[in-house]
Amino acid sequence: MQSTHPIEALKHQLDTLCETASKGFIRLSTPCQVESLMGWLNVQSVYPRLYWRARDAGAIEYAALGVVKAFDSLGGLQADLAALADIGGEQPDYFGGMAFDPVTPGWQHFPGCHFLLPRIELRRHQTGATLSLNLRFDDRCPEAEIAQARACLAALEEEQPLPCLLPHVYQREDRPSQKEWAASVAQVTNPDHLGHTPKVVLSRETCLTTRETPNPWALLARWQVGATDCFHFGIQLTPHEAFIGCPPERLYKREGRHLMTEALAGTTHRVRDAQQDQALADELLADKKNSLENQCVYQQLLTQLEPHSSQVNMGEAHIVKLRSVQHIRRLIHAELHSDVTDQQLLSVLPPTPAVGGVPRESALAFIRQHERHRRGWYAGVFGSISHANSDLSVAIRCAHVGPEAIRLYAGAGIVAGSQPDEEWRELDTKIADIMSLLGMG
Ligand SMILES: C=C(O[C@H]1C=CC=C(C(=O)O)[C@@H]1O)C(=O)O
Ligand SMILES: [Mg+2]
Repeated sequence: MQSTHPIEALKHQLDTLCETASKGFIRLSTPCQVESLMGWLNVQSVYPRLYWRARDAGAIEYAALGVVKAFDSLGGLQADLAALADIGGEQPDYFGGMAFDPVTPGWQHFPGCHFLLPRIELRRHQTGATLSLNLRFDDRCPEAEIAQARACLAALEEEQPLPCLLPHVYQREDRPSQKEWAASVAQVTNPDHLGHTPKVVLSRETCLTTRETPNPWALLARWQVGATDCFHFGIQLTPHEAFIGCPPERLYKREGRHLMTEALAGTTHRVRDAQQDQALADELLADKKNSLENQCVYQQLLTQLEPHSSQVNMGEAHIVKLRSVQHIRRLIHAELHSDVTDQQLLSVLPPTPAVGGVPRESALAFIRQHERHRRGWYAGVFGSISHANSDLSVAIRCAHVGPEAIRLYAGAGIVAGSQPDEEWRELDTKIADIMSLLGMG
């Protein structure tokens, strides 16, 4: 016997729901079969289209479509979380992100802050996949809400294989150029500057121009295969541009009142030979300049968490090995005070000195004054927020895919002892994975 088609199953649930139209948030769900969540996303005509998978082994994979409600401010999001929690019952997940500098976000079509409660969610967990339809009855006309949900279901397309990544010819332009970079590094490492601003994370935009850019979902699907121990995200707010990435860094994860964060900073490359690779890792851990980069991050995190939490604990420095780079990491755990919200955490923690600097304001002032490219959502925040749990990445190792250009972003923490050429090479190792996927490795 053939089981009911998932879309039919959801339509049927929606029909029966009409009679008993409920209050608050409702999630209708049905099991389904899916090969590739990105293959499914790529054929849909509904926007926004969003993909999210957290870093932990066995993390749920999410593909989300359309909007039940969207928020361009953390205050609005927090108020909505609180309103639904007061009503009770099942609580939704909100997905989205924030720019590096939310006051001047810098990219057209990307607000300073944007989180959304999607209309449709496709999730894959360890035991299978679920298709869900989200509805709200607390702040809107039930008939209109049901009609919109029905229209969105009717627009759903069947999954199709992702297109192949075809080779393209790209023209590369780095902003800043290596010469301009060296001048900025010299300014930041000038003893007078270091005296008041010990760390500034400078960044580079690598613009790859071509006649037609590759499909962003096909690119992300390939990228994520080599990016184990990383978060994976993609968002298309509008049809002709996408922001995708595989960041290794967690801003924070909150499970109830328990908070996990980390200092990930300090970098070296990787080599094939296991012994030499280990020697590089040992050198990295012992290196003064790289340790200082990491220290700036954890000291600021500890200071910022102090007024909001108790039992703040930090683990030992250790090495995280990724495909092309290795980093120093320290994990931090804390118990949040009972009234601390995601809104507060997101107002206090980013940008961490892994992407900004110390002290924050003077590092940001240097970046605003000297960087000519716009960071937009690079080095911002991307992830999921719900009443019970939140998990947010620092949006590095990412690409903006437009119709005629891919823009890759990389930054490096500049501290005492930073050498311009070494830091420039560090930028190249940080974009090595995506460059090799584009045939530019
Ligand atoms: C800012 C980036 O990396 C940060 C995270 C890890 C290591 C870093 C470093 O060693 O400089 C950076 O602080 C980036 O990849 O764009
Ligand atoms: Mg570094």
